[in-house]
Amino acid sequence: MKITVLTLFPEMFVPLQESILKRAQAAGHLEVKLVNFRDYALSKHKNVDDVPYGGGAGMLLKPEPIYAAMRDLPLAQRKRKVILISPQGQVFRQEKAKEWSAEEELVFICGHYEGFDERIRNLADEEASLGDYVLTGGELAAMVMIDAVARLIPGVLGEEASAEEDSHSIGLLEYPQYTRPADFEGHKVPEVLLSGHHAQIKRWRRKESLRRTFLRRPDLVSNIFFEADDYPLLEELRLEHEE
Ligand SMILES: NC(=O)c1ccc(NCc2cccc(O)c2)nc1
Repeated sequence: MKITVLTLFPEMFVPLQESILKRAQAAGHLEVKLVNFRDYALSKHKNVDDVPYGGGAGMLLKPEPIYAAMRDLPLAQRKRKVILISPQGQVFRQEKAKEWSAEEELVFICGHYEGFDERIRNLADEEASLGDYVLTGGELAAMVMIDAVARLIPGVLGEEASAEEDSHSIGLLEYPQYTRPADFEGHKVPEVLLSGHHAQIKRWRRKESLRRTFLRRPDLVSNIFFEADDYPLLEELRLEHEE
């Protein structure tokens, strides 16, 4: 997959390039290209932003530099999905990461200041938000999205299985997990996990995922697809948690 990022702060992406994306890029699974659209600002002062028509506080990103940068991208040999990052976008979730991980090329447009000139939206196929909060720019949001997408690209992680089994990719919160020692300062690992009894372990994990999801994220419950085997677990949980 090729990922291009239009940004005023390409240096923000260096840590990503030097860490999680390094191996993926070396292995040829991923290519990340950074474009500083300030390089496409025509005016001698290299202006990329300007005051809003109609007044109001703050500055907006001008259309020309971003249009010029987009037009200068190599011709899209492949399908190219252009994503505008802003608080006005659809909230990014795991299913969106999954959907984008199947694309051949993604282009992220990161905005700064108080927003974009509306005509910049005509360049984008989608608009995505990391969540309902305002940042100084879209770069951190783009990095998070790139991380979530990259780890789903076959071969990037190595053990795809863990990406597949992620709780958020099945809509439930993860069950409690333990590793050695079996007894840490008197805090013991649940016996069932030491039993080697795989059916019981699977049951315990599903029940604890259900418990945790009900308790911490009741908003996710409506999306859970309940299996027949869940009903006895739900009854046990109801009894354990009845007021
Ligand atoms: N929640 C997010 O994904 C997010 C994205 C960007 C951003 N800041 C730059 C910006 C860009 C566009 C409009 C705008 O109002 C602010 N802040 C938060």
